[in-house]
Amino acid sequence: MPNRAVRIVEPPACSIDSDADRVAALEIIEVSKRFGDNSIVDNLSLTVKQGEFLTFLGPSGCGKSTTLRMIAGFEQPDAGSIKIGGHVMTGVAPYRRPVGLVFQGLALFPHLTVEENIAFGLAVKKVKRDEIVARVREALALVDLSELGRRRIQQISGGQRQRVALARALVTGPSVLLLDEPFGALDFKLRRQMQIELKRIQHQVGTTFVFVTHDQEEAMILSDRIAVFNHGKLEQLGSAREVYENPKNAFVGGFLGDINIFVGHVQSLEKNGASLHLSEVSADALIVATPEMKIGAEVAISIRPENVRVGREVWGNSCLMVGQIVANIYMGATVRQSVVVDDKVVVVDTTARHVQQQGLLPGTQVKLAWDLEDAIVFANKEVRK
Ligand SMILES: Nc1ncnc2c1ncn2[C@@H]1O[C@H](COP(=O)(O)OP(=O)(O)OP(=O)(O)O)[C@@H](O)[C@H]1O
Repeated sequence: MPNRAVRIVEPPACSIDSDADRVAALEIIEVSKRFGDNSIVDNLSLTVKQGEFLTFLGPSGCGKSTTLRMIAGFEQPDAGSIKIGGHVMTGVAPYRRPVGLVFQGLALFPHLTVEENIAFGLAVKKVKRDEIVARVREALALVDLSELGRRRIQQISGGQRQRVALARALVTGPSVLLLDEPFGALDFKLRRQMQIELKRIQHQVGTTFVFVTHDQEEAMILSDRIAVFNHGKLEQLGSAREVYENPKNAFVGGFLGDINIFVGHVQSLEKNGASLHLSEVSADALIVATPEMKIGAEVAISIRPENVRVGREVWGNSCLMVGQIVANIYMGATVRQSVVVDDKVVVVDTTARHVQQQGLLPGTQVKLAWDLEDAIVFANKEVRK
């Protein structure tokens, strides 16, 4: 019986909350990295569970790839350690680490066939010929390329090359697959297709995937959890829903979608709520009070554009303000509206039907409102980050 490198498991494989006793697939423990005077990764700690799809998300230059390269062993941490499957990787050469790699450049051998590319790592490891044939066949089926094994790399499309790179990385049976912006060069439609394919393949093999991207939508589509990075620090770690609905600060809120931020002062505190005066827009807003909130304190709140109601008359249990529509951008089902309130531009996403029914064209005086539970409260110092 050959040692099956491409493990097939029943989907959904990722019962990540029920396996708390299992050894973590990957642990990054207080890792720091500098290049010259620049701190690139700053005291980073995180744990990736077995079978999890975790994404590093953040703007260009925030240290995502450097972290991935440290996991792969191409860079060494200045401080801290990395464990894979419970084993400390310090001093372990890249080729001895139980990881697979897929990069944007793919680095396929153009003069070899699809099969030969996939078989390459197994041949280097001196796996027996029969077993190589069986494992390559299995890997080709996994990525849906069974018919194209004999083609050369130049004779297949960009999306098919992505599949070959995936098959090649998975065929050796890595504990963790590291993917650094693999779809960066693909057009939008193919990118979407590959994202769906990648999710299917990950469910099927059950391997732990660590994926790097700066595209928030891609992160939300693919990930069990997202690690949001900024300036080499982990800002927040959670499911797409957690980080979108409860961002820890304005950076995270603004990186995953758009937000409107209003700064105000607490004018009264009641049992369950606080009243804020938002001087920029001459309006008051009710918010959920936190225990440390004091009268007079400066607080910032953030509201997603889709949570602001707009109309000639609107209702909301938290805030009401008056403004003028200055621009409408048609996005298909929704219209992104810019509404000026005093000197501030508030961004609102409205259904195209509502805009049409109410005649909410640029120049129209409107009211804006939202509900208490839609206002995310930040300590103000975090807004100015
Ligand atoms: N070998 C190196 N020597 C010096 N500086 C480096 C080196 N590698 C990366 N850097 C710098 O470290 C910072 C973080 O780079 P990194 O590639 O980790 O960022 P990233 O978050 O992956 O960004 P991107 O999405 O653009 O790839 C950048 O400012 C980069 O220029």
